[in-house]
Amino acid sequence: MAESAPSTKPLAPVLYAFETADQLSSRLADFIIKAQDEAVSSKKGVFRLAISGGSLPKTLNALIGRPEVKWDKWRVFFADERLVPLHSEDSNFYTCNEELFSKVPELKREYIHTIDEKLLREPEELSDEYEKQLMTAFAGKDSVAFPRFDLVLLGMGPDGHTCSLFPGHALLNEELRWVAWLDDSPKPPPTRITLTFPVLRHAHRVAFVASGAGKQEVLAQALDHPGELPCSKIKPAPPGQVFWFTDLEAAKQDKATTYPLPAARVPNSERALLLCTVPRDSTVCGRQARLCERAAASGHILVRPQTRSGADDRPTGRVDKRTTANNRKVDNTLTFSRAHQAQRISAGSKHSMSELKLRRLTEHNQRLREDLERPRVRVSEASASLIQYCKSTRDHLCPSIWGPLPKNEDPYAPVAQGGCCTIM
Ligand SMILES: O=C1O[C@H](COP(=O)(O)O)[C@@H](O)[C@H](O)[C@H]1O
Repeated sequence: MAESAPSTKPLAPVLYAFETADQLSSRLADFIIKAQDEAVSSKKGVFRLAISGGSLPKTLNALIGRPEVKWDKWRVFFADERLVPLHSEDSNFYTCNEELFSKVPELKREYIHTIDEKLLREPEELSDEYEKQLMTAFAGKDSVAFPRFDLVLLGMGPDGHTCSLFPGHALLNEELRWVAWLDDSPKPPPTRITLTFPVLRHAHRVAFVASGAGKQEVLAQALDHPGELPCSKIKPAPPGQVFWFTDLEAAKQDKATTYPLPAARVPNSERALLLCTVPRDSTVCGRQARLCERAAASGHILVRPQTRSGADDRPTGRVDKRTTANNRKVDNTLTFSRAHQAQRISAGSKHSMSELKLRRLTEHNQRLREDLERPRVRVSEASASLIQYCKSTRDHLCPSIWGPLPKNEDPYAPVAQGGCCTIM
C-alpha cells in the first residue's frame, strides 16, 4: 500500500500553566535550551531566534547563569521593533537589553540584530534593511521563500495582537514580505516594524508567554476561536508547533473540563497544567493522547473543548497578489526602494537584499516556466487515450474480461520450492 504523505494540518497548540512566575521562567528556560541544543547540533550550528518586547523579556531571566546556554551560538532578531532610538525605554531592544542582554556579556552585540537607527524616519527603508539582515543570516537554499527560525518568542497584547500585528490591520494579509512596517499602530509608539505571518508560520517552534489575569479573557478567546485574533492565526506547518507558557491566572478556565489526578502524584516542581484544545465531542487521540499521558504522569491535565472546529483553518482575508500590504508592487518586477538602489549601486554585499529577492523571483519564475512547458493535452484527448489503453492492454487482475493467465505470467503463482536455482 502506498505510504500516506505527512499531514500538513497544523498541530494543536500546547499550553503550560504554572503556579508562579519563577516556575514559568525556569520551564521556559528549559524549553529554550532544548530548542537551542537541537538547532546547534544540526548542521547549521547556530541558534536563530526572534524575541519580542513588552512583558516577555523579563520572563527570560532564568536563562542568566544557566551553564547550558551557548550564548556564542545565538543569533537574535526582533519579532517586532518600535521605531524609536535604541536607548529609548519604548524600544524592544532596550527592554531586552535591560532584562537579559546586558546581563550576559557572552552574547556578543554583533549577534543581536537591531534596527538601523539612521533610518528611523524612513520606515520603509528601515524595514527593507532589517529584512536584508534576515536574508543575510538565513541565506541558503531552504530559506529562499521564508526564513525558518528555530524559535520565535512572542507576547500577546490584551487585544490579541502579537509582534506588531494588530486586529483588523492590513498587515494581517501580508503574504510576501518577511518584515513589514506600519505607522498607525493602535498601541504607541505608532511606527513599527514586524515579522509577517508567513515568517511566523514557517518557524520550527513558536512560544507565547502570557501571564496575569489581564490576559485571561483574551487567552481563552485565542484557544477557543483559533484564527480570530492575530496571535491565534499563527499555525506553523508541522512539525512546527505553538506552545503557550502562562500562569494560572491567565489560564484559569471556567468552562474547561478537568480530569483530576491524585494530588499526591504531582511533585511540586511539576505543577504544570497541560491544556490541549480538542474539537468538542471528540475523543483525545494520537499525538494529543500521548501528550496527555505524559502530562498526566507529571501533573494535572485539562482537556478543553474547542467551541468551533474546522472553520478556523480557512484563510481569512484576501491578498492582492500584485500588491503587498505596504503597497509595493511585486508583479514580477520589483520596485526597489531608494535604499535598495543605493545598495545595488554600491554593490558591496554579496547577499544584498535586492540580489536575494531577485534570486527568489528568478527561481519562482523558472518553476512557472517549467510548468508552462510541460506538454498539455485536452481532457477529451487524455480520456480517449486512457480508454484506448485500457481496451488494448491485458489486465491479468480482471480474468473475467481478459481470461485466465498462462501460469508463467501469473505474478501470484506459488514460487517453485526447492532452492534458488534450477539445475538443468
Ligand atoms: O507592543 C508590543 O506588545 C506585545 C505584547 O506586549 P505585552 O506587554 O502585553 O506582553 C509585544 O509582544 C510586542 O513585542 C510589543 O511590541
